[in-house]
Amino acid sequence: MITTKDLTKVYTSRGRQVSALRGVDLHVREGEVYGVVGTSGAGKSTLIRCVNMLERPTSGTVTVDGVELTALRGSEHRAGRELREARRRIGMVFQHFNLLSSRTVQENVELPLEITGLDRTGRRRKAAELLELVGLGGKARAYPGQLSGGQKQRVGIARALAGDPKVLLSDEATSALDPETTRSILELLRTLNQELGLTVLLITHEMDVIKSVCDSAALMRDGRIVEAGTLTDLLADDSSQLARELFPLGDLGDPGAGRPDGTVLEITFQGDTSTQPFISQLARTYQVDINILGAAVETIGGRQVGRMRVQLPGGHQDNVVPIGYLREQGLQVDVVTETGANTDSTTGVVA
Ligand SMILES: Nc1ncnc2c1ncn2[C@@H]1O[C@H](COP(=O)(O)OP(=O)(O)OP(=O)(O)O)[C@@H](O)[C@H]1O
Repeated sequence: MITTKDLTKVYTSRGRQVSALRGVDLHVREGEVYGVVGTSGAGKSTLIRCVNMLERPTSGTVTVDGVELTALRGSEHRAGRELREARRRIGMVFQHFNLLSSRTVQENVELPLEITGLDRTGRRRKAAELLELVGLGGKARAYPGQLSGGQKQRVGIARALAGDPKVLLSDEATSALDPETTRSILELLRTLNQELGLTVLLITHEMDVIKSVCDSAALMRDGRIVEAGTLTDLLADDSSQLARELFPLGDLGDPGAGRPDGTVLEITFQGDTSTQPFISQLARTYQVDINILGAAVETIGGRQVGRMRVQLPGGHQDNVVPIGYLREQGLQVDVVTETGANTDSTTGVVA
């Protein structure tokens, strides 16, 4: 639904050039919620602004719903007719809502419809429908100044939906909100994604946002995407930095704890595997004593994901068969340490 190819953006500021994007390839599938995360200055805002051409990329292409926006005429300041039409199919919500304070809630939502030339009755009807959809049916006549932050963002979302977009871009939409309101706005985005089939691309600096609402995620650093994939695939990849941040290993305690001689395993389970009693099965099948060093279970992207750190007696060679058994059950197993053995590996050594 959204594809960027080798996207670059160079800003010139006071005679100095800043490369905000250095060849970004992004692929967001239809109907998914895709989060881009990264530290301040990584290029997230620039990327999302290039996707709807609020910012014209220096080079590369942007394609949204089969239309290559970068091939359409227009500058940053004045888009051509085709680009304006394509943009109408892309809604955008902003961190600071960007509402007009002198207009009522309803008039704010009607604004994009005025621009399309829809008549007054049509505008009223559409705005009322949208306000109902975002849970603000009773606030049509209020002014933005009379609303809470969460309510303002709901108005921003209703306005973004006025053009019946297929894609919604969210630029740190929850960063100015408290945790409770953030949760309710993320739930609304998820509902709109599911009920309207809306594809959502959001940028955030909060891992919790990715965890609670996204199907896929990308990590940006210094103008590049350094990692991307579905949350399920990322969590199954032991080298994934995003997975480590989504589900920090530190939570599981010290891998050096436990018996002095033994093999410490880190077992990741998600989806169906999370309901299997694999530890007791392993103990029964191989008659081994299993020492549980730590465990955590979380819901990430609507799926249950768990990690457990366990210790088996003996070195790695003694445990090849039990480890193979666990992997056959669909579990991801990383050998963290072999205490008392020659190997001193502290990284996820996968045999
Ligand atoms: N209009 C501009 N003119 C000059 N440099 C800019 C401009 N906009 C962004 N930059 C620079 O481009 C780089 C990327 O900025 P960008 O705002 O895209 O990052 P970000 O990841 O969204 O950061 P934040 O989370 O702080 O918003 C930064 O070095 C920033 O200073």
